[in-house]
Amino acid sequence: MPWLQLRLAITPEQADPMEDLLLGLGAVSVTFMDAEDQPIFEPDLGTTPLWSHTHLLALFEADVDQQKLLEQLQLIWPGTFPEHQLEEIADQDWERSWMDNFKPMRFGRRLWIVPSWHEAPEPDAVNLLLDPGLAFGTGTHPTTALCLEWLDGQALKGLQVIDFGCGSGILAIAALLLGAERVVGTDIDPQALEASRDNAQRNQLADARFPLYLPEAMPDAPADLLVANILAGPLVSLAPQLTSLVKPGGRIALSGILAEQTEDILAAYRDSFELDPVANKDGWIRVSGVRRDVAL
Ligand SMILES: C[S@@+](CC[C@H](N)C(=O)[O-])C[C@H]1O[C@@H](n2cnc3c(N)ncnc32)[C@H](O)[C@@H]1O
Repeated sequence: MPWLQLRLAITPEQADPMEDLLLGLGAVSVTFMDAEDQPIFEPDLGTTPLWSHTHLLALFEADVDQQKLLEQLQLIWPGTFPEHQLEEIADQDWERSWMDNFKPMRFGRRLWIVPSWHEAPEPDAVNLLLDPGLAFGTGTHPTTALCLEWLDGQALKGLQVIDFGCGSGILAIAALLLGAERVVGTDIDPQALEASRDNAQRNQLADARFPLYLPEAMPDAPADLLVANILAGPLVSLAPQLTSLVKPGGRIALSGILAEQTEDILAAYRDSFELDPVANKDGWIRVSGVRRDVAL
């Protein structure tokens, strides 16, 4: 049987009310995806963080009155109705099809990201069990991949780490499983902190090894290593704070940066860090380096 699929780009805060609304109007399933590397709409890359949106897929039986459905949604939804697409699709097991697209992935030499509903392909590898929920960070986005590959190449044993913009907790948990002693995680999104906590438990990590804070409540103690996968704009404006959160001789990795924004980031960090060559993946970059003892 064919189905009618409604795709919406929503903010994380809209997820729960929108899900209730769609189920109330007869959707047979509602699923969420990261707003990953293939946005369905064309966001303004200069200003719109891709990960401030979640993709929602709602499935209706094909004989639903499309016109009426949209009218009802637009009538009930408070404010401007999110951008959307309606398309007819062939039959398949939709819940599973979404999950099947998120497969175990290896980063660097040792690290696997394993969706929590999958078997670990290499039981002896470092296996990070993950269910991103509504938070950003599955490993499929090039910026997350760049950070995971960098972490895999670091000697992390016994280190104190900060994950600034932790999302699903993927980078922090990777650092812990690769040997870091403790990671302080922070995110402006309370749902990300929740997802990070859930994923830490999924990987049997004690809360004390991964304390989580909203940015305003975060301790200002510097760490041996800091990762921040947020946008170029915040990375530039937060440069003094992020620099002060890295001990002299400590390491930093920054991503969430489009290739054309490279120079802005280098300019903001090169006085305080001895920078490595920039790494590039699919138009996104990673900047990393070691904090100088004294700024130039
Ligand atoms: C691209 S996601 C990265 C998630 C995860 N660390 C990863 O690498 O996949 C960016 C995260 O940073 C958070 N964020 C954005 N701006 C922030 C800020 N100024 N302070 C703290 N977190 C921020 C967002 O809420 C989001 O969860």
